[in-house]
Amino acid sequence: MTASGLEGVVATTSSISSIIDDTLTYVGYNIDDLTVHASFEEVIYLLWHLELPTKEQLQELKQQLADHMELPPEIIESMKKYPLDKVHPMTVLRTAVSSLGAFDDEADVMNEEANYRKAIRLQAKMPAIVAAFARIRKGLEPVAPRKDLGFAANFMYMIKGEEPADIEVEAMNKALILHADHELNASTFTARVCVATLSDIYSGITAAIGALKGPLHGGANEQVMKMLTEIGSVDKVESYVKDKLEKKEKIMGFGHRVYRKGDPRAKHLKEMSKKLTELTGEPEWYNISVKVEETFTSEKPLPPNVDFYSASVYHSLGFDHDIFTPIFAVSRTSGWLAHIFEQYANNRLIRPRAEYTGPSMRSYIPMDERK
Ligand SMILES: CC(=O)SCCNC(=O)CCNC(=O)[C@H](O)C(C)(C)COP(=O)(O)OP(=O)(O)OC[C@H]1O[C@@H](n2cnc3c(N)ncnc32)[C@H](O)[C@@H]1OP(=O)(O)O
Ligand SMILES: O=C([O-])CC(=O)C(=O)O
Repeated sequence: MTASGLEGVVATTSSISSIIDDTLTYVGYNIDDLTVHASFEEVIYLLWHLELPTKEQLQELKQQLADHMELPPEIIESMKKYPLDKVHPMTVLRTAVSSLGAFDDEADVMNEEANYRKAIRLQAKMPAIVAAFARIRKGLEPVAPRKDLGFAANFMYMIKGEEPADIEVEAMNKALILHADHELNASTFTARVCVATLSDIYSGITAAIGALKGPLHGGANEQVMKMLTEIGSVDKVESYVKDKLEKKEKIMGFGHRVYRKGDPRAKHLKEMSKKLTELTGEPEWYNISVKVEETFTSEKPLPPNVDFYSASVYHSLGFDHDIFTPIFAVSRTSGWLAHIFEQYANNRLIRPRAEYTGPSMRSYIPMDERK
């Protein structure tokens, strides 16, 4: 018996994150606690070392990340050559990460220490890539990272060129934590399949970015904002949603392969969306979202997932809509890398079987006898 979309198939063991009874934990810590108390750097440490850091360990990681954010100039120059008005930032991110491997002397050195050093460099450079391209396509020069800022603040600083307000840093930090890892989601599985051939870290993360890009996965957050923009006002929600459902189209940001009662990350993002949209004087984005949720869930019992309220959160933080998914990728890199370490540590090639449904054995037909 095949499982459509591998639904319900347990494909590996993992000690990184768990989804049990609709509760999400990172290495045993409930994300509800981590979101309130931790920094994103603490979560990176937790995912990579399977323990929370001491003060000194956290300081060391922060320092290492700050030291490696700068991009090779060749990567920046190559970004300037893309068709800037057309190319999607996820395409740029995927290509830039692959190119980074070409500038890393240790790219193909396969031992634990070298892999950890590469992980630091890659995690540090991800926000710099997203930020550099966000500026380059507007005709602006990339902004160099600042060593005195934490990860979330530096990311926003490099995008906007000005230091973000505390409340923005707090929101960004929470969003990065909430997106950091999620058991064996499609992009993480992709990363693990890739490195299980004993391919390198850059290949694994490049493959994962490709999988995250799709609108059924990380790409949904950009689609949610497109939908909210198309709807435009609360009074148009009901007819929009009902029309989509009549046409059997999906409403982005709802449904999930694993969660049944609801995605535990959504409530945090919903709360942040309310707060931030009020602060920016654009409460309509929250109000439209809530109305979409009410209308959709009264038709179908599918609660919002992580992508639904993150859209209005990122919009309120002033990000272009097509960098929502790259922001997700910056966060999820921490989880991808944790899973890559776990895969290398106990590796076996991932190679399932397919049940063949094509024609049975046939005789070869010479070219001039074919119709
Ligand atoms: C970070 C993340 O990746 S979170 C997920 C982000 N993706 C989205 O938000 C896209 C919208 N959601 C979806 O497409 C799906 O719910 C997925 C991809 C997340 C999960 O997919 P699956 O587990 O394969 O469920 P599947 O797509 O088979 O849907 C099951 C049923 O629910 C319906 N359904 C699921 N999600 C939605 C939705 N968002 N809108 C309308 N109907 C939906 C399907 O049409 C299907 O109905 P049917 O049985 O009558 O044909
Ligand atoms: O787990 C999944 O299938 C998708 C998801 O929510 C995530 O990757 O965060």
